[in-house]
Amino acid sequence: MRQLEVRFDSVSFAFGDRVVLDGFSAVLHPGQVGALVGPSGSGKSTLLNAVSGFVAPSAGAVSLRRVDDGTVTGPSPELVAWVPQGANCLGARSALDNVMLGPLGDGQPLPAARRTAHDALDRVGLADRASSLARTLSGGELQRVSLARALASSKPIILADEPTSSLDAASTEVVAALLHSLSVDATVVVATHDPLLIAAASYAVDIRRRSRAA
Ligand SMILES: Nc1ncnc2c1ncn2[C@@H]1O[C@H](COP(=O)(O)OP(=O)(O)OP(=O)(O)O)[C@@H](O)[C@H]1O
Repeated sequence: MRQLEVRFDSVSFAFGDRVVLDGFSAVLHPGQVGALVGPSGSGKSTLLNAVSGFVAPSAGAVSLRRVDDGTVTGPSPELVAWVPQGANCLGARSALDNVMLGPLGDGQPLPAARRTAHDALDRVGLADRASSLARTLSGGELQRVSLARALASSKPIILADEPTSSLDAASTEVVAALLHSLSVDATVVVATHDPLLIAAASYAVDIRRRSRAA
């Protein structure tokens, strides 16, 4: 698996007459869980979107550097798996179906996608709930389904936006441990306010409120 280092070099983002993250620089490391930390509206989700290539900086650059050979590329949704806020599962489909969306989206044929999804559910401790409808799972279990989907999609970058916002301390610990296990093969980045998740991260990047009128 290619390991990618994510670099923000003096990035700024202009939204109308507002500039967010004015000249922000940081490096996010493969093999670790990085936490983007900052107050509401400081730009955490904007940075995740920029890593996916969904939003481009108005100044500065976002780049991905392969650790093995130093090749540098730009952001791309092809390289990223998302763990969205609130898990975002299809309630009327099984846990397995929800996880299969990851490998199917990557172009795996159905039988292979099913095997990959089973393995991922096993890894997050939900093998016995594979056929349960997502709407019957708890918030913590749904978040684990969402993590399994990211795991099953085998992307080198995993982005999680507030993955523990609705979870209790015990479920947060489970999610933090799973994020660390995912980081063995990926660059894992979480945007979070959660002190427990920040404490469990390998490192934290503090995004102070640095916006100005354009
Ligand atoms: N597409 C957009 N159009 C206009 N403004 C935007 C857009 N995306 C982000 N912003 C603005 O940029 C700022 C940063 O937003 P962002 O969602 O990145 O913050 P955040 O740190 O993730 O906040 P929260 O913790 O509340 O989720 C906000 O003021 C937001 O309104």
